[in-house]
Amino acid sequence: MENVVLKIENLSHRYSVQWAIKDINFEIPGKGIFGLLGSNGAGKSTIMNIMCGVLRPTEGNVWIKGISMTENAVKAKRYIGFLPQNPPVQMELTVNEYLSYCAGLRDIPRKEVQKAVDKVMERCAISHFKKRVIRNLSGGYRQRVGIAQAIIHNPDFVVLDEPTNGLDPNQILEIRRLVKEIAEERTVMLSTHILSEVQALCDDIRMIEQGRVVFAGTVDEFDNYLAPNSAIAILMAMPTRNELLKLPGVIKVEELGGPRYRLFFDRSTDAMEQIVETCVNRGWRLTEINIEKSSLNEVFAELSKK
Ligand SMILES: Nc1ncnc2c1ncn2[C@@H]1O[C@H](COP(=O)(O)OP(=O)(O)OP(=O)(O)O)[C@@H](O)[C@H]1O
Repeated sequence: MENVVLKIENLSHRYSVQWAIKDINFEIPGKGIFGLLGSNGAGKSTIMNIMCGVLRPTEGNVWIKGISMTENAVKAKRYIGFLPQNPPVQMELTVNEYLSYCAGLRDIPRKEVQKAVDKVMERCAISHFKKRVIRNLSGGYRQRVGIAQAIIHNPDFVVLDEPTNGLDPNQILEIRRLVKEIAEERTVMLSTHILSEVQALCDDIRMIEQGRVVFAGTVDEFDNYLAPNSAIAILMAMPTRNELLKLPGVIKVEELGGPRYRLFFDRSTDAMEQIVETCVNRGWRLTEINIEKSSLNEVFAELSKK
């Protein structure tokens, strides 16, 4: 089990009466970027706070590289770096002072602190701001400092709770690039409610809704989760809308101009084959038909209803 970076078993938590998360189970076997996806209030931060030993679960257990977070938190935490949703930066300290303080908290021997700080500042491209007070940094650079404190002790596993939240588009791209670089050397888990973030960064996803896992798999599997339910057809004979509505399984027709039509069909049937066959039989001169894939947003919306 030491090779398994993270194992979560039967994890449940309630802050008061209602369960915030219920019976969560999953494992992260090795390197890569893992996404914890879910809408606001789904339970992502609760899971991450428990994983990182900031919150004690009501039920269940978490192991980091085989070490139980509930029984041996100090040892388990050595393998983890955590950027919580509100980065724990000290606004009045300079970047160098703050990271030196974090290095101390992480038990880095005093004479090695400056070397570790210099290395992590270089890694996160903040060396030129080492003497700048954190309050005077932009949101993107403050986030870099937050990421720097999470990796200063060179952990195997880095947990980032909504790392691009509140950043402008350029800062988002820069932080994503940094996250990718960090993941070259270690396992990264990040939470987000932004689908494009998952697509841009993650290899594997767990989607949480109302405290439960509603999807586990790769981004491609997520993308293919819903069977297609529309196709664009080019019918040179230009049949009428009413004629097309009589096609087997077709429930809606959009006329896109000239011979182009969007046909919506019932997901539960294998309507496509029958549509093609009928179009050909009726002599509508079907020259092209392309199935439209469901967008990630549709998948997200569908899974959120689960
Ligand atoms: N300290 C707390 N006390 C009481 N309830 C809480 C507390 N923290 C979170 N909750 C509740 O637990 C549920 C899960 O919240 P959590 O913050 O884990 O979700 P999230 O997916 O991280 O959402 P967001 O993206 O909005 O941060 C929500 O219903 C939330 O209101």
